[in-house]
Amino acid sequence: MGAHLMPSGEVAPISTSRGAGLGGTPHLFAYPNKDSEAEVIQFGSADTGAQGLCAHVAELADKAIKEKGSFTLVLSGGSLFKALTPLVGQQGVDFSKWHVLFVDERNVPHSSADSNYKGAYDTFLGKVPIPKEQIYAIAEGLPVEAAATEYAGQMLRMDPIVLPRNASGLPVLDLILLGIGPDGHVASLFPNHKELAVKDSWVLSVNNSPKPPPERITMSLPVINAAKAIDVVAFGAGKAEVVQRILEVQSLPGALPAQLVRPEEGKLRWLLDAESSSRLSIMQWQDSKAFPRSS
Ligand SMILES: O=C1O[C@H](COP(=O)(O)O)[C@@H](O)[C@H](O)[C@H]1O
Repeated sequence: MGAHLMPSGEVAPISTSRGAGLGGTPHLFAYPNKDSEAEVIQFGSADTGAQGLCAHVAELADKAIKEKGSFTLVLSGGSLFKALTPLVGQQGVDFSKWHVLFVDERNVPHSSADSNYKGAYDTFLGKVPIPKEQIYAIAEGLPVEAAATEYAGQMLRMDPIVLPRNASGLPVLDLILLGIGPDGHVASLFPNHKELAVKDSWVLSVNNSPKPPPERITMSLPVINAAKAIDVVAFGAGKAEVVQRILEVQSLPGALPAQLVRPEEGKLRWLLDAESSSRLSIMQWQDSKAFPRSS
């Protein structure tokens, strides 16, 4: 592993403006065809990663609230929620201005253990003072196609100052937090599934998810890539193989949904810990023109 990885539990000093304030060690990653780049930030452990993630969320929230009076945060499901717990009790965060959406959701009741809303509520949303009407949950009890249309309707009805549109008419969300599955899926966009190619809808229905439950809704790739900022969050040994496949094994570029996350105008960051980055050869990125440098 590269020398830049800090020992477990330690937060590395930041030596450039990149990643400043987050802790962790920032590296610049350029995709091989050089059409975009990402900042990859390595943390010593999942705990310091969670602290860094929450510091970043709070920083972007503050910036958005100063600029437009509100902050739109978009959540994934699964293991991400645990990493958001440091936000609970965080001082100096104006949660009253936050609007929280879900990049994907399972078509199940809110009380179901499979519900991303429930996972987020139990770990974080229910413990911070975000007004209930500013949490945009999936409607319960609808056929999945109708649930997707209804969710797009919720987004369309949002105040355009809170959720502005870009020149293509797409919503510009302030920050999307994406988890990744072991197959490289993000949101509920799965490898080789037709939803990956959809360009004309904001929210799609999925009725054959390879990961249960089968019925889901998901934001489309164009909506994801229109965001101002995207943090891909992958902590733990279980993510090491897929992280390496996405960032370094480029034999089939674009084959994995996570490789198609390339914000048009926004900033892309990968937040990794010692375990999830353990298969990366980051030192080689510094030596290679394709992978320009780290700080
Ligand atoms: O099904 C889903 O899986 C991914 C990854 O979840 P994880 O528990 O392996 O971290 C998640 O990002 C997505 O939102 C979710 O619905």
